[in-house]
Amino acid sequence: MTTPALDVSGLTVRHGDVLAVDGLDLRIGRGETVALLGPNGAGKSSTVSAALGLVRPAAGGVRVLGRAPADAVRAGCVGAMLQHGGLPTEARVGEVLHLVRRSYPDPWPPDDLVATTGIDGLLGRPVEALSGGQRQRVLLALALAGQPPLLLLDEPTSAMDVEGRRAFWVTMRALAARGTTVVFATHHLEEADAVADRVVVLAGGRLVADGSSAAVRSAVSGRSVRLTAERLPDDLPGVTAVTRQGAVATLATADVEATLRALLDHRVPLTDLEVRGASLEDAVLTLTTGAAR
Ligand SMILES: Nc1ncnc2c1ncn2[C@@H]1O[C@H](COP(=O)(O)OP(=O)(O)OP(=O)(O)O)[C@@H](O)[C@H]1O
Repeated sequence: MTTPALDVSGLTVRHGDVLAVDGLDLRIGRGETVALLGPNGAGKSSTVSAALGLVRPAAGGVRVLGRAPADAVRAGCVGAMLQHGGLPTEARVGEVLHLVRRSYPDPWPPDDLVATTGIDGLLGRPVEALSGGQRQRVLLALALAGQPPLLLLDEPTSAMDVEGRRAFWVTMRALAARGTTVVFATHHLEEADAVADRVVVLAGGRLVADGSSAAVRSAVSGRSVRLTAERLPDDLPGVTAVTRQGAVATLATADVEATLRALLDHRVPLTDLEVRGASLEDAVLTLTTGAAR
C-alpha cells in the first residue's frame, strides 16, 4: 500500500491548559482534496500546525508522506499557507519569491508560478504594501514554489475577493488533477462543498464526521421549505424552526410532506416555493452543536 500523505494517529495537542486536539485519528491518501471543517476553536489549525512540526504533540503524532513532519518540511515535500503566515517586511515580492524558489532543488518555473497565482502585477511591490488578499496570493506562490506533493492550507481564501477565490480554487483543482494532495481548513462551506472530495468535521478537538460532502449532508435528515408568505399558521407539522427575511420564510422541517399538506390545508399560497435538502452548512452546524466541550 502507498504511504498516506498524512497519517494522524492518536494526535493530542495541548496549548497550556487548553486541550486543542483530543486523540485524533485521520488518514489522508495521496491525491485527495480534503476540507477540514468545524467551528472556531475546533482544533483545525492545531492539527495543521502539528502536521508541519510547529507544535509538539502531547501524545500521538503525525507522519507526513511517511516521515516526521519536520523532515518532510525540510525535504520540501510540504507547501503551507498559515493564518498568520509571515513575510519579510522590508523586501519586494519578487525578491522574496526569488529567494524561496532558490532554496528548492526543483522549483516551479517562475513565469508559470507567477501567472498561476495571479501575482504578475505585484512583483515590484514592497511586501508591507500588499492588501490582505494580495498577501494571500503571494503566500500561495511561496507555498507552491518547491512544487510540493502536499499542500496544507489554513483558511487560504479568508481575505480574498470573489474573483480571487474563484481563481484560487481553479488553481487547486488543477494541482489536484496533477496528483497534489490538498488539505485545507475553511469556514467557507460552499467552497468545501464544491472543491473537496472529502470533508473532515472537527469539534472540541475530535473528529465528528468524515466522508464525502454528500455523505456528511445526508447525516442530517432535515430539509427546508422556503416560500414567500407574510403570515403562516402556527404549529405546522414537522417544522422545527422558522426564519424570516422580510416576506420570505424558511421552515426547517423533519417531514416535508406533512408540512406542505398542512400549508395547502390552510390555503397558504405556495408562492416562490423551494424545497431543499440539508446544505453542508446545516450538516456541520448540526454535527458540531453540542459536540464541542
Ligand atoms: N497558541 C495558543 N495558546 C493557547 N491556546 C491556543 C493556542 N492556539 C490555539 N489555542 C486554543 O486551542 C483551541 C483550538 O484552536 P485552533 O486554532 O486549533 O482551532 P481552529 O479550529 O483552527 O479555530 P479557528 O476556526 O478559530 O481558526 C482553541 O481553544 C484555542 O483557543
